[in-house]
Amino acid sequence: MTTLIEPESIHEIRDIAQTEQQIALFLDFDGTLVEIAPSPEDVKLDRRVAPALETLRLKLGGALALVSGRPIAFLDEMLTPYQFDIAGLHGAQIRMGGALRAQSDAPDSLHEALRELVRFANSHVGIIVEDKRISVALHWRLAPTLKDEALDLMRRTAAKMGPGVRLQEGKSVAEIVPANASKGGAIAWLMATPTYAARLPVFIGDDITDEDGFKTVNAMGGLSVRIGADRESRAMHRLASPTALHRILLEAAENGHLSAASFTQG
Ligand SMILES: O=P(O)(O)OC[C@H]1O[C@H](O[C@H]2O[C@H](CO)[C@@H](O)[C@H](O)[C@H]2O)[C@H](O)[C@@H](O)[C@@H]1O
Repeated sequence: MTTLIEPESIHEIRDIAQTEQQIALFLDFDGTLVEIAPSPEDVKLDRRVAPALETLRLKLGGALALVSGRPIAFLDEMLTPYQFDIAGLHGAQIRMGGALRAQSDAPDSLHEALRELVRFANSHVGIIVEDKRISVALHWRLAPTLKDEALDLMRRTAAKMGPGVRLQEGKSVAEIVPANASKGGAIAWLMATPTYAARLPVFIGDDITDEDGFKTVNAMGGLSVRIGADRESRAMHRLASPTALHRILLEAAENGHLSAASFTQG
């Protein structure tokens, strides 16, 4: 397993890893719990992971949430029969303790934008439009040479939609999301609730959208962990792959012990 630690963060990580404070665990989904796949519907979750997460959720007094760009309904399907706390659509939806606590409205001009994006996809092989009802993603993983054209279209579309939305770039994807939604905001919201408060936040993610979550947990004195070492990141620590993370989660579920140190050793 490759483990890279930025030199300036070593002390901080050592301090965090030695604390006995109970953690609140926040997990991204794509690229973190599952490997990146050619298209959004191709992802496969190792069947051991959902039961392990349920064991850990109970161990953490409920303080475990998924923080993802996916809709809650999709993640429920992937993790069935378990229902976790979830901040979906990059923070535009939050479900906690089995109840929907926050959900942004779909931007007014989303339908029109969607029509334009579908038109583009229909005339460009390999482009995928993912309609998430409150947000929309345009994927070019299967047509990498169309990246500039697709990104330009998304920039122009988002600009036309106005200040109610923002553009979220990711791995071979750009998404139009409600302007007030962010992963950092969702983590901060959850950390203000009794289940999560007073715990040390640990957030694990892999993509540009997760940088906002890393910033939030760093500011709270928590631990940020990035899956992959392919670019600069605010994350304090790195794990090589979803498989490396699975190993930690499965072992922790087995032995009943999970702390910040679990993610920084090995
Ligand atoms: O916040 P996440 O849970 O990481 O979700 C971010 C986006 O992930 C998905 O797209 C990415 O994964 C796909 C499947 O591996 C891949 O084909 C695509 O290229 C990636 O960008 C998902 O489709 C989006 O809705 C999420 O927002």
